[in-house]
Amino acid sequence: MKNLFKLLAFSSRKVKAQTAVRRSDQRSISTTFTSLRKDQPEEDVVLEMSQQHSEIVFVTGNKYKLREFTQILGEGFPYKITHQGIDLPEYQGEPDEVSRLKCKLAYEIIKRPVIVEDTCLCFNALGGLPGPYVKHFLEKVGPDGLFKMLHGFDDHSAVAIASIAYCNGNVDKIKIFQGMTFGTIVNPRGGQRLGWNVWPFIPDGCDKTFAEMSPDAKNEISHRKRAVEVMRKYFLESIGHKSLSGAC
Ligand SMILES: O=c1nc[nH]c2c1ncn2[C@H]1C[C@H](O)[C@@H](COP(=O)(O)OP(=O)(O)OP(=O)(O)O)O1
Ligand SMILES: [Mg+2]
Repeated sequence: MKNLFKLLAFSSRKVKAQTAVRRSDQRSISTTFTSLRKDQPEEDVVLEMSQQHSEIVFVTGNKYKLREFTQILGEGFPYKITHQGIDLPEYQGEPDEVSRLKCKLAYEIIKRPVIVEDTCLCFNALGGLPGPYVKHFLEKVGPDGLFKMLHGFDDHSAVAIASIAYCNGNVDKIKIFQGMTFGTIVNPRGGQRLGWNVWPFIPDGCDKTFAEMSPDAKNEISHRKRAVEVMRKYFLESIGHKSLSGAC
């Protein structure tokens, strides 16, 4: 109950902020470093890692999430991304805190640089719920039940949040990269692609749910795309700085 109050407190803060903006197959993606920027700020965390490691392990128990993440990342990311399929606990808390807790545990298990991602679907009429608990809600009531939860509310607006967390060894310095996509909760449509993309959610400016879009179209506008781009910028800028340091 205490945690629920904590969530609700978070949710109302989040909604206020939003009105202002709104397992176990091992896989690896070989990537090639393509761009260096020499005018970027120092990022100690990445520098430490890049001197010791060339690999980051993406920890997720969801193969669809892994596939989408790797499609978005594409070529040109400066580190090799490998995968460990571990079903991390579904923690309670604010989106970034949930992601941070997942990342801390993933690092304690893997003991190498790790990335995790936690995904939320927040209904504004419900003060941000189901938020990080969307997985449980989907399992219990399905996409149709999610839609019906808004029966009686005029406001069907929602925001999808992807929170990527990265740890290179210091669990007190976990980096968070967040991406949001605003949209509307609708009657479910577009089928259910093997349990993925079942959210009854249409992004703003679109007339299709994620289920009705091609993977490429979704990856242009999704919360995950936006979070990955924040993450990519961080690593490229950090390596750009390393390149400059190394040249001197
Ligand atoms: O882009 C998406 N489009 C539609 N549905 C999505 C998306 N991204 C996550 N989802 C679903 C999967 C899970 O039911 C819940 C998030 O829960 P979340 O804990 O982040 O994922 P998960 O437990 O499946 O995998 P993980 O091992 O990485 O925690 O929303
Ligand atoms: Mg999960």
